[in-house]
Amino acid sequence: MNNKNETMLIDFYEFTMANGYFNSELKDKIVYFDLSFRRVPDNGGYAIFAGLESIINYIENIKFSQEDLEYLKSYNLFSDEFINYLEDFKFTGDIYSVKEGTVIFPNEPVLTVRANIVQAQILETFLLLSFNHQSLIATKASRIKNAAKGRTVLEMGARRAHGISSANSGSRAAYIAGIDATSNTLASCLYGIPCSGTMAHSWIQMFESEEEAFRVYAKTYPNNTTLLVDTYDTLRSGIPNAIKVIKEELLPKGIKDFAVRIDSGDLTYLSKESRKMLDEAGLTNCKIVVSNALDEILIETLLNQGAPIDIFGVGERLVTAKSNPVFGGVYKLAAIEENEKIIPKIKISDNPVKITTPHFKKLYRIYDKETNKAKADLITIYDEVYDEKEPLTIFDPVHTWKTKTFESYILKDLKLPIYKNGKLVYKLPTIKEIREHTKNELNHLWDEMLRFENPHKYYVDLSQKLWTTKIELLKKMNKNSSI
Ligand SMILES: Nc1ncnc2c1ncn2[C@@H]1O[C@H](COP(=O)(O)OP(=O)(O)OP(=O)(O)O)[C@@H](O)[C@H]1O
Ligand SMILES: O=P(O)(O)OC[C@H]1O[C@H](OP(=O)(O)OP(=O)(O)O)[C@H](O)[C@@H]1O
Ligand SMILES: O=C(O)c1cccnc1
Repeated sequence: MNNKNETMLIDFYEFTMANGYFNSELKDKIVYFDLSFRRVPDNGGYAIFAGLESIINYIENIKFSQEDLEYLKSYNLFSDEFINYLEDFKFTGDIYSVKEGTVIFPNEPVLTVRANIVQAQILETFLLLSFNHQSLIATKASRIKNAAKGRTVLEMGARRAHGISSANSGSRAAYIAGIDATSNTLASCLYGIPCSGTMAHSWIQMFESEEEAFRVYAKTYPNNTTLLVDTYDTLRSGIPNAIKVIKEELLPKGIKDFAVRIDSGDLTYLSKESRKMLDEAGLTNCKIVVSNALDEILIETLLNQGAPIDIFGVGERLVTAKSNPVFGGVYKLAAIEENEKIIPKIKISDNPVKITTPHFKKLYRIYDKETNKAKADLITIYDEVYDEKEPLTIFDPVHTWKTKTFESYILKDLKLPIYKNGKLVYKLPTIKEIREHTKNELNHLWDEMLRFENPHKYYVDLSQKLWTTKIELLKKMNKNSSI
């Protein structure tokens, strides 16, 4: 089982449903499924879309092996024809998606699959798992990077990640969102993320003295010296020894780039005192790295306390998204095709947030032409046409009397074609391009949306035509269910 590819990472009910459709007249029915999420983690103001590259890799490499097929057969649930179909399975549908690194909001169709029902169902699990995990980590990482206010942030979470793929794709998602480097060498070599690191307490413990440990390290890696100063006593031993070794081993070589790392205790107090001692010793360019179960709230707190920190090392709370470890992405049927017409479908729920928005839809972002800031998102039916020269009025889908009119705006269609008739038509961006895209996306947001406490609410509205379709379908379903 060790070298198994990921094709079978599919919830079993997808197979039972797919087999059921395959053996019925619904076999070739074309459907539309939307990927969306319901709530921004940590009550934040925005989320970052990630996971598209993994989704594409999965689709490109889907291959049910003979072993997989035998395994499925052993359940005696699936027809031979269905098993034969899986043997030659190939995705033949269309996919539209926002780019990786795009800022997204709840209830938007960020990715849409148009395919026959069998294929659309088979993709569900992997799409959701990639989207949910990677968007969760990218969103958390973006908050952490924002809290650091331009300072460097290193991701060091591999050892506490929830498994191998979470460590790797977590490092990638964090980098996309703006984290500067990872300690995970595999993620670095897989994805081209800068790799970085300091030293562990064990290095210090291995030598007769802390000073000797520092000295050997500085001699071995003169151009990459970060000394861990909290093994015995940060201010009485760690910092004085670091000053001595830096002065004796690095300054004579003309080296100006070095740092100390503090990994325990009151990081504000210790960084302030360390800064004073380093400056008094003339080492004003010595950077201070801190780590120890940090997250965006602690980083903000430390900086608000005036802690003179240059670099943050962040592990467990980032890779596990500890404060809110569920993204809540869903994959919902939005329409079917009948006689080449698109028929919208809705899912009703007692919980209003779980009522879906029907139809094959487009997702637009409205930018203010003067400020270049994103003002609202507009979800429309796929064939609605807008003229940016005409004023655009949007309204709150719940409190419909609340309207807003834009006179001078730019409308951007956020979803691109990724697959057309099963063919990949999208050129995958490099990880650096994705990271740049995320940075650019955040520049379009108002600062008020980035704050952690009660961030400004961003509007995601429905076009008049889509809103009417939704309400009519709701009324129809209500009427039908009360008969
Ligand atoms: N000035 C500060 N303000 C707010 N939180 C801080 C401050 N200094 C440190 N912290 C955080 O408080 C927590 C301290 O955790 P804890 O008491 O377990 O660590 P410690 O005892 O200092 O170190 P160790 O990891 O060796 O146990 C960490 O999450 C740390 O980042
Ligand atoms: O706290 P995180 O955000 O996950 O950052 C990574 C932590 O990993 C290392 O600790 P280690 O595994 O050696 O254990 P420690 O907590 O006892 O230092 C490092 O010294 C950091 O403390
Ligand atoms: O390089 C480091 O300092 C590091 C790496 C992993 C975990 N903690 C620290």
